[in-house]
Amino acid sequence: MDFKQKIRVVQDFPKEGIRFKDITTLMKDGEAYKLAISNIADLVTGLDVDVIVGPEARGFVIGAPLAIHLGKGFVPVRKSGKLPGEIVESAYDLEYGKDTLAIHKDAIEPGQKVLIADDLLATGGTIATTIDLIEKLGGIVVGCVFLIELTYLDGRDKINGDYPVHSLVKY
Ligand SMILES: O=P(O)(O)OC[C@H]1O[C@H](OP(=O)(O)OP(=O)(O)O)[C@H](O)[C@@H]1O
Ligand SMILES: Nc1ncnc2[nH]cnc12
Repeated sequence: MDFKQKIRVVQDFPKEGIRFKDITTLMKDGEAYKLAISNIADLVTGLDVDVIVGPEARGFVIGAPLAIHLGKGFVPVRKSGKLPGEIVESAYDLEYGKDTLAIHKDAIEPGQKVLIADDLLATGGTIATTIDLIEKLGGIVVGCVFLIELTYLDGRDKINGDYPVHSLVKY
């Protein structure tokens, strides 16, 4: 399937100069959504994973179905002020702004092998912060997987580990 045909590109959203990759047009098509999750799962075949972590909000719509597909648990990384338990948090920059991400302190056991899933890799701020939070808890990142990668923003350069980084659709 040509997933690019299913992803709507919106010029100048949410700011001038940004070409926003809107995945709602892919997700509303059940066949395309299911195939995207299955193809993302194929990208991480053979990886030894205990748990999937996904950052709010679009990381949930990729990470949670991927976790079910792989028979693994799912841990949310959320924006500031959303998680009710004890947290660790970290501020970061992204393509069109700034934000703070948090994770429950008891969400990951030291030594657990973590696969991070998100809809999109742009500047890499979100993924770098998510990696930082997981590592603060003693988790071991074993891979990162994205539906979309904006290769021209070089987000991969912010990922320093020697684990695999995969994306299904590249712009
Ligand atoms: O590589 P980066 O430059 O960090 O950008 C990528 C992130 O930006 C988007 O999330 P956003 O923060 O817009 O939040 P949302 O998922 O709640 O829409 C997207 O879902 C990624 O998580
Ligand atoms: N260009 C873009 N489209 C959709 N989500 C994004 N997150 C960061 N940059 C983005």
